[in-house]
Amino acid sequence: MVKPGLEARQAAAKLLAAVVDKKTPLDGLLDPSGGNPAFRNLEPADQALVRAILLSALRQLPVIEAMLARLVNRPLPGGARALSHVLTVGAAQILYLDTPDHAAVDLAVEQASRDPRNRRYTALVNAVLRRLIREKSGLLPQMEAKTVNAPPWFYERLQEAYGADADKILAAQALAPPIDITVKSDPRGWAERLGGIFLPTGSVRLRPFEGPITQLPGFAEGEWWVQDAAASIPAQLFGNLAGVRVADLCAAPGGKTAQLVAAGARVTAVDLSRNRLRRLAENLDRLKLEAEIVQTDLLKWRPDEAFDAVLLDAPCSSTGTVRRHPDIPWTKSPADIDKLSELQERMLRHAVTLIRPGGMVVFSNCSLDPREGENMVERVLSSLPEISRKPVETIGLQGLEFAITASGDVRTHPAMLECETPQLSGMDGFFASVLMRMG
Ligand SMILES: C[S@@+](CC[C@H](N)C(=O)[O-])C[C@H]1O[C@@H](n2cnc3c(N)ncnc32)[C@H](O)[C@@H]1O
Repeated sequence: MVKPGLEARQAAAKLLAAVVDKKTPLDGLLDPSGGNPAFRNLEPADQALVRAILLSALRQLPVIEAMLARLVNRPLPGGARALSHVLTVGAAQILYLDTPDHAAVDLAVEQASRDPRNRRYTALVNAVLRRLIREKSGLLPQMEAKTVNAPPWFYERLQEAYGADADKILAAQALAPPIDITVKSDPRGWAERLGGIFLPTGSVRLRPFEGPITQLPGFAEGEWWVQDAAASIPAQLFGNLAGVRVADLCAAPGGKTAQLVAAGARVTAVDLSRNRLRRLAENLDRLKLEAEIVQTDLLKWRPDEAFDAVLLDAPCSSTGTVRRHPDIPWTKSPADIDKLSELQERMLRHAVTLIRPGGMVVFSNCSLDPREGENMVERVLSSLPEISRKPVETIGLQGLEFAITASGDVRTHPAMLECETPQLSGMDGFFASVLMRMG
């Protein structure tokens, strides 16, 4: 007979190993249909628990590891990764979740005793986690204060780009983000109706709510969609879109397509991924918005007629979304960033060929790394005399001037946009630049 809750802990340790040791993205592992069978085969309540354990463990991994290192009398034997994951899963519950302490310890001990790699360490697991329970209140603040809560490459890149703000960004990333929605119209009215906060991007920030988001007023009627406040900025940079022909080049799942259509543009939504385009079509359907949909590799796409405007929300390292995807610092690397930056440059060089003279391209992505944003755009601009930057003067409503850079691009990061509490503050890291073809 398997102890209730054991399979969830086993799945959590297994998936943690896949993320940290094999650099497998968490989203794929947790996919309801194509995800890892250890997760897929669990009951919904256990799946929710595994997700919560993994999000906490990955958000706080260096802090948890520092705590455990302090409590283990001798360093763990080299190569004892399986043991380390069992301890991390136990510690994440004891430190950050409301699992009863004794259940977290009992299940970690049981888990160790059933795994031939860990069987001989059951006494150690028991002793370390019990010590953690006794000492956590004194030790946690100490360790939080002196641990850099990210892998070294990630912190170095943040320091290089953001200086002293690097630490604020790490602190913001350790919190689960609030949910923002973009509404078709009347954001102030919807903020009131949903008890949310009206943001300067024109988005509504939801306060914590019970039950599924699909049950909130306005969802079924297609009045709004989930979109981080920062992600709503790029599509707003075109200005008046009534009747304008726009190609949305990396469109799926369609958050920005919906904004463009709702603003009155005639949109062609292009994406390489058939599955993601299916989601885009479903999303537009629910929102009662229409766009032409083209499934192709944008690098090979040569439409007959030039567009008035192009949005290129390019694939990127997504390092601006670590609040939601805390696996990213553990699964991505500087080499990935270099590769993505090259791809983005090729995409941008192609995108600017698709607009008419006087037309506009907005390039954006959710990376925090200037190699995928500021630096790449400078490189393209310096080699294409017919393309120039149109400096951004205002974003959305008043109150977002802090996000406009000296060169006139948009740069946001998770330590920006302070609201009532740290839990209700922050926004994704985004970069956006507006370029024009000379008329
Ligand atoms: C950051 S996501 C876009 C998010 C979308 N703009 C939104 O707001 O919902 C990047 C998209 O680029 C697409 N993509 C990647 N390479 C592509 C290519 N060569 N041609 C077209 N689309 C591509 C991916 O399938 C993915 O959907």
